[in-house]
Amino acid sequence: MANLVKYPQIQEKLFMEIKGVVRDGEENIKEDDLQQLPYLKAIILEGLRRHPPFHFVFPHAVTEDVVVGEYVIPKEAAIVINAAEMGWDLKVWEDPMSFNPSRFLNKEGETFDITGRREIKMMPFGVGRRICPGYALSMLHLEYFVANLVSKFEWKAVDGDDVDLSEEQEFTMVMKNPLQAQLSLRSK
Ligand code: HEM
Repeated sequence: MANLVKYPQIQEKLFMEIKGVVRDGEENIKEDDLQQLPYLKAIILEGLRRHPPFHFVFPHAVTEDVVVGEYVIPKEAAIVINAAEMGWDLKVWEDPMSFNPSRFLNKEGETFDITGRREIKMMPFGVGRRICPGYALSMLHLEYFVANLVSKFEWKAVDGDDVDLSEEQEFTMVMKNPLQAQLSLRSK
């Protein structure tokens, strides 16, 4: 939501997408409607890439020595993967520190595979056998809440506030300076 306040043009583009899908008189955006909102999904993915709630996945270990490229992973050593840095890798992502949801819209309409089964370019939920079992539920809730919050309210920065996206480590990463926004009800 902070990025949607910071970049009103992204919020407006999302609102237009929602308006094109939600039928007149429909009170809430429904789960079925979400399938028709690719820009919404792109915004959620870009949020998870740029600001993953967990910078590190849980420690993992191998049961026997394994060679990965030029590295030996010794048996039973605790390996902690910095998943956040993976999503900011200059070799993989263009201008990785900017918030640009359009990077997730591809011309073929293919959706990005968050589970990493095709390729691993970021891993906010981990990947493989120990992937977060709540990933699908989380994606659904994120899409559902953001869609409804933007469809009902216009979110604006408080006058003169540039929206500081600095992070701070608590149980998950959180905003160092919590978001302050002015909400106005959108006319029906
Ligand atoms: C945006 C929300 C969430 C994010 C970013 C997230 C992220 C993660 C990550 C990075 C891991 C570690 C994966 C690994 O070590 O390879 C994990 C594990 C786990 N998550 Fe989530 N999670 C989220 C929501 C949830 C929800 C809603 C649930 C439960 C309904 C959940 C349940 C779990 C459990 C049980 C594990 C441990 C899985 C295992 O070790 O086999 N998570 N999550």
